[in-house]
Amino acid sequence: MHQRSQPSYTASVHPAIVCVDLQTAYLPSLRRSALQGVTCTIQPGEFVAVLGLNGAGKSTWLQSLLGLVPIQSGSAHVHYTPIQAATIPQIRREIGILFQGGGLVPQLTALDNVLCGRLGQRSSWQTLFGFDSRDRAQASQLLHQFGLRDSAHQITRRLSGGQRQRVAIARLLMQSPSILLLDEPTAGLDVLATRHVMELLAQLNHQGMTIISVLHDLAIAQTYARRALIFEAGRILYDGDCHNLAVHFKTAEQVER
Ligand SMILES: Nc1ncnc2c1ncn2[C@@H]1O[C@H](COP(=O)(O)OP(=O)(O)OP(=O)(O)O)[C@@H](O)[C@H]1O
Repeated sequence: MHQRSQPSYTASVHPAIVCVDLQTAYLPSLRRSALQGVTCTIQPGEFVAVLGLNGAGKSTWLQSLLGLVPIQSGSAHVHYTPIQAATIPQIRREIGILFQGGGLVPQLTALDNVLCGRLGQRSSWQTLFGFDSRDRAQASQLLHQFGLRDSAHQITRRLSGGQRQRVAIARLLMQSPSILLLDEPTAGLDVLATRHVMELLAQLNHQGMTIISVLHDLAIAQTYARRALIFEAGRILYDGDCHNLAVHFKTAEQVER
């Protein structure tokens, strides 16, 4: 008997993310949409660098995957689930996002910031008297694993930029996501701190985490990611391996001009 063919996103491996012709609202200031037809499939366990000039639509794309930017047309699925109002709470449990700047509470300790990652999974009465010992043990364990055991009780404001980014990543892991989206996780970090953060992401990726990170440094993208998406004016101009990124990036610059 003839079987109906399955949509492409059900092929062999179960994809983490599928976007088909994704478009956001028209912006009069841009005289176009911020996203103008983004199509791509990300498989579980991939490490993808998202590249492009300022204003190319990278952050808008990441935010659209969490329902933070309304999708006007096209579709986006996370592990088969379509991104729409009713599914957003479920999708936000699957995806951890690190916004530009990290978004930590500066006056809280590193440990308390990491514990904040649990807030979405606990009711307010459950956290009224503090987090339970299992949550605290997991947060401490993550800080230990990320080389921050001695900084657990430090006020976050007093930590270095690289330490703060590692705390922010530990906080994301408290929600047990399967996909991490990171918007410029190494912005403002020196060479050593950049390496610490990127190696931490590589380690998580080796453990099976899907990593999608906006990066501005092509050499870093080439070192850590296996695939690159180069955005230009709300579209993906290049989707492929990380060889010759400078050449592909130059093409994006020429299109921009
Ligand atoms: N809420 C908004 N209202 C109006 N314009 C917006 C809004 N959000 C984004 N834009 C515009 O959409 C375009 C894409 O922005 P986006 O922040 O996604 O770019 P980006 O590639 O992440 O840039 P950067 O590298 O500077 O972070 C920009 O021109 C931006 O000004």
